[in-house]
Amino acid sequence: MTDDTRSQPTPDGDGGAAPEVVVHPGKQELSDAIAARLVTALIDAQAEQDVVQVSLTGGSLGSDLWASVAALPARAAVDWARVEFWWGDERYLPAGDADRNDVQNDAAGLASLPVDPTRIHRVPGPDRSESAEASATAYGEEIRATDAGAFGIMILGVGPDGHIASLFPGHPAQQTTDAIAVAVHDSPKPPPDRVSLTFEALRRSREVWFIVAGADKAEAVANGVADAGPDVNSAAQVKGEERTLWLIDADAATALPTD
Ligand SMILES: O=C1O[C@H](COP(=O)(O)O)[C@@H](O)[C@H](O)[C@H]1O
Repeated sequence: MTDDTRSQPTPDGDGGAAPEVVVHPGKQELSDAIAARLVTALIDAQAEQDVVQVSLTGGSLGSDLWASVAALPARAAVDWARVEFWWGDERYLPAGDADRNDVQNDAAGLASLPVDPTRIHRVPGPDRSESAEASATAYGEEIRATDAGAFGIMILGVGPDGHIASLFPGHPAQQTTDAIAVAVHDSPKPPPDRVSLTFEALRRSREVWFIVAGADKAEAVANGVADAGPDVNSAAQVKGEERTLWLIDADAATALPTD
């Protein structure tokens, strides 16, 4: 499954695990590899704990991976009723809107899995909340009420501009502290209104998996792995407590140092 492992985990001085980079030849191979890794991680985790907390991402690869999972025979070995699903961010749009991350994940294959509907935690849209602020508060309370401790696996797409979830480099929402989720307005990428987990919440993850494909994201990957500042790259601000994985395709790896 691993075609090219460019770094090994080492303790990171800033807290969190140092990045490991795994490169796959193309986007389809990457999607299939992420799916296989996820299914294996869930099977392993379920052998030791009751419910596994997984946070999902939007973006094309974030949805493609569910098509890969749905096509994987080993998916049957996962007890999907014991997986709790969250989203790292959501576009502030009504339930069912085709531009919502959860709708795109569902359409790609998530909805085909025998998941317990009460364990799918969708971010309220304008049909279920008065404002993005109210939605962020409600979503944060839902996370706190579940009292699940850290996320087991936090899956994050990365934009060409280095954003993760809906935290954009240099955007004031990046600076939110003492909160689990934040309302984001004036997002540089449409739609303008969103709800995102904060850096603090994203960091409370045992494993963080950045999933990235495409040459247009090569610089964002290089900056993320190289610990660039928050005005340049949001991904660099988040590491997993035990593991930080960059799962990328060859095009996204082109700006990384060759050593
Ligand atoms: O808007 C968003 O974009 C990012 C990345 O999307 P991509 O299509 O460039 O892969 C995604 O991770 C985030 O969840 C989403 O809301």
